[in-house]
Amino acid sequence: EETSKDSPKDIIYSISIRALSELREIENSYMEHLTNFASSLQHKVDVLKVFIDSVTYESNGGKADRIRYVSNPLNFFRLVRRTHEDWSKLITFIRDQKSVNVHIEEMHKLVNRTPNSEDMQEALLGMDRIEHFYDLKSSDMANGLVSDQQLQRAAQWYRLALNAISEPQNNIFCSVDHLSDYMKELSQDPGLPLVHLKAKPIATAVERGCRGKFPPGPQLVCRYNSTSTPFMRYAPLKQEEISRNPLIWLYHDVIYDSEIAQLKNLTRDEMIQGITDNYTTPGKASRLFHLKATDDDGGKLDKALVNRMADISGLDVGNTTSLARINYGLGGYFPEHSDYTDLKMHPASNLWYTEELIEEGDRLITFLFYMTDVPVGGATIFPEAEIAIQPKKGSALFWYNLHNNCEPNPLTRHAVCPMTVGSRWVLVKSMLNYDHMFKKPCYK
Ligand SMILES: O=C(O)CCC(=O)C(=O)O
Ligand SMILES: [Fe+2]
Repeated sequence: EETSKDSPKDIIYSISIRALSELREIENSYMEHLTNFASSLQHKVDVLKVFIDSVTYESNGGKADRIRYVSNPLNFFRLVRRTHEDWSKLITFIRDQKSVNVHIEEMHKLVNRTPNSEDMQEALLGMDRIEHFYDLKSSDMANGLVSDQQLQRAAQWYRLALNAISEPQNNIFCSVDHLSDYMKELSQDPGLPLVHLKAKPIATAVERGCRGKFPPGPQLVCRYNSTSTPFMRYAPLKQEEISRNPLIWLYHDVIYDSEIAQLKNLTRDEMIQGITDNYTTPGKASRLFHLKATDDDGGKLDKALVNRMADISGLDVGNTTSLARINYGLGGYFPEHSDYTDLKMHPASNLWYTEELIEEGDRLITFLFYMTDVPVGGATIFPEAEIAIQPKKGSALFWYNLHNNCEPNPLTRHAVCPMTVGSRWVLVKSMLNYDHMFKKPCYK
């Protein structure tokens, strides 16, 4: 994917949980100022009330009443003091807005950091994606990977989000035949099923995978690998062969909680927006997630992780330690793509990494470390190979993108299912071909 550095003004919050948590922080701050603003106003009102209560006055008092009032020496003195001193002081007090203006200004600053309309659009599309990917309206909800209850909740957010906008400005309404009926439905009890939607198109392979409808794979044995490299002999790893073609392995407990905590310790500012590129996912570029990529001079932890990948795979990982840490948002997904670029097919490609690929060979291997559990949604899907992997904290997936003869293997095309609950963090590294020319084991 391509990346771009976004300025604070055009942050898209919806595409990562990290950014959304920043938005929540902004809201907390706004609420604090609003609360203080309200209590400052309340204080003013309280002071005015005390003054008002201290003055007994008759709204319809006649001339005789007024004379009676000022004939009392105490009243006479109070009247003079009030009108001479208190009135102008009160006006000064009322006019002095410093204590409330501070809060208004702060709230103004926060308004500049709120989501723009594209972000709102992104959030709605995310909700729409959750609904159609998981086929939320159907009663025969996939039971395996997809939990009915949690997805129902997602559908309710979706309805609430749609309900919040009165005017349909969104292309997601294109699927709606009876718009006004549909809008009416939106205001009803979220427990009622929605009926005014067009007949659903036939599910794509990715959608079927995301709904847990891929056939179960062969019962492959999970075993400890203590042979592939010297490292494995003293630190055997639980490994699972997921598939032979494409060759995919899953390893368990390969990244420690302390390492994960360190890797996820990023502010939104340190992360950039990941965007689809025209090569792997043709069409309009879409925003995917927020990521932090570290390059060659990655720190100690990066080096340790890359060495671990070398130990796991038995491959020379080269000198580069470039790693990407990725955080997805709700409804966020990664459309089907390949990690290889297939330069033969796209010789004129002007992607920034083309030169590297020509020199170093295409992306041979992808390593994917899961840094969070994702119990529902958010699976990594290989639609052509009909494989779905549910992220499990500490696990790593490892696959070959190329055949032995270095030709791209289209069965490795993959996607990430829309996120429905929680925060999804992964660590990704691709390894280029030429680094491994002499070490790559023959697997055919
Ligand atoms: O997040 C995932 O499961 C896959 C990420 C991916 O496909 C990529 O970064 O190329
Ligand atoms: Fe990928």
